[in-house]
Amino acid sequence: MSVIEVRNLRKQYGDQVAVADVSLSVDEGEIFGLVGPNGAGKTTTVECVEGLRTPDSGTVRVLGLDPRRDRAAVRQKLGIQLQESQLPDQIKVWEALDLYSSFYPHPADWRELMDELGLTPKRKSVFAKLSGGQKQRLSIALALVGNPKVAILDELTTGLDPQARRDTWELVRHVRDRGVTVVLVTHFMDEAERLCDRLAVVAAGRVVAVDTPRNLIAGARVPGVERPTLEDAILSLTSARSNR
Ligand SMILES: Nc1ncnc2c1ncn2[C@@H]1O[C@H](COP(=O)(O)OP(=O)(O)OP(=O)(O)O)[C@@H](O)[C@H]1O
Repeated sequence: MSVIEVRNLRKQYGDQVAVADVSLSVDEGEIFGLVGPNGAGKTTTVECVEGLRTPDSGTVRVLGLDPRRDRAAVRQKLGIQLQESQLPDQIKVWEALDLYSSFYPHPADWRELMDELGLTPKRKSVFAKLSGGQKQRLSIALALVGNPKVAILDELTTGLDPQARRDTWELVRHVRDRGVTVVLVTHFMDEAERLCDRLAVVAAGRVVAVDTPRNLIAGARVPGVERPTLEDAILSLTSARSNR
């Protein structure tokens, strides 16, 4: 069953076409990655799925609901990784988790999440005093605290140290194993390859390929490269189409 359906999505900012024509469907219980160059339209696509932006045309459905029209219902079922500037400087880690969990009818145990993300020693620290990686981990915890059916994680492990990245992958796998569908936007090829069941390769506002990392690598034809990596495969799919 597909949990997210995007059909012929188009979104422009003034003259800038951010998303030209994106169609994709995300199955229940998978970890689905969006990859592609800067400016390809990945974040705009997920913002339309989250209901934060109104498409110019096309349709978006999340669990059969329209994220703009059925905003309240979608919000209960969707966990979104926030950009850091959306939290007040003086809020403490535990207060943010406690507050966000109060927005949902069946929240996760925020103390457990705080622990899983290694934030317990920082529970009384204010947001402004957290390191970049700690802020990032808090944003992941806040995306998961409502016990969502679908979690959308934009730049999941940006700014995390190698151990924290691996711990975060493990956490995302656990979340998926609990039945949550995960969509993530990433520039890290190791993350895309090890964590994602399927990838949509986006370039210049269009999906140029959707497949498992393994099949993308197997299908890559790169002149002069005998054993292409996922990065080679994606670069060869996107090189002529950058939006930057
Ligand atoms: N609020 C905005 N106003 C105007 N243009 C925007 C806005 N947001 C994004 N864009 C433009 O739309 C295009 C797609 O941007 P988007 O952020 O969706 O790409 P992305 O694939 O997420 O890129 P990145 O990998 O760099 O995060 C870019 O050319 C960007 O400059």
